[in-house]
Amino acid sequence: MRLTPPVQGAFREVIKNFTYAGFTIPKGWKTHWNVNTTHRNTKYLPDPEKFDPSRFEGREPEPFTFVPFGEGPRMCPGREYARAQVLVFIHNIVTKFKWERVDPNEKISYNPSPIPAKGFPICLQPLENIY
Ligand code: HEM
Repeated sequence: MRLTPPVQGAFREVIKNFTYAGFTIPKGWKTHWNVNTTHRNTKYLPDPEKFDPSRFEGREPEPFTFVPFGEGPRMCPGREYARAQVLVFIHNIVTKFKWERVDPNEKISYNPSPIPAKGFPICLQPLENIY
């Protein structure tokens, strides 16, 4: 969700003039906020390319720094449903199966959402049959 977010961002219409990084952004313009670049902000996420789930242990990310579901009033209304589905899926696959990636070096392609280039083939063996 941080390093390969399924949704790349969204657009917002500017409702009043503002200045950002020395640029004046006029009212009426469309702006794009981007999940990927937000998730690689070294100010809040040191060593951003490193997969390190423990970076969030015992502390919440700063507001608006971890935004796979957006943030604010238009935040994804399906987020808790999506999180529950992912949790149930991961729980079952790691507790009931031994699993291995067929190609550990499989690349991600973007079109525009990220998707494993070969469809993420895996070998599954039910744990009850091998132990
Ligand atoms: C991993 C799964 C999902 C991800 C990463 C995701 C991500 C996002 C993101 C980034 C936005 C834009 C938020 C913004 O503009 O601030 C969004 C909006 C939205 N999502 Fe999701 N979403 C997911 C699953 C779902 C599901 C399961 C549903 C419905 C059951 C859903 C329904 C919506 C709707 C209706 C919006 C538009 C909200 C609005 O504009 O007010 N999403 N989602």
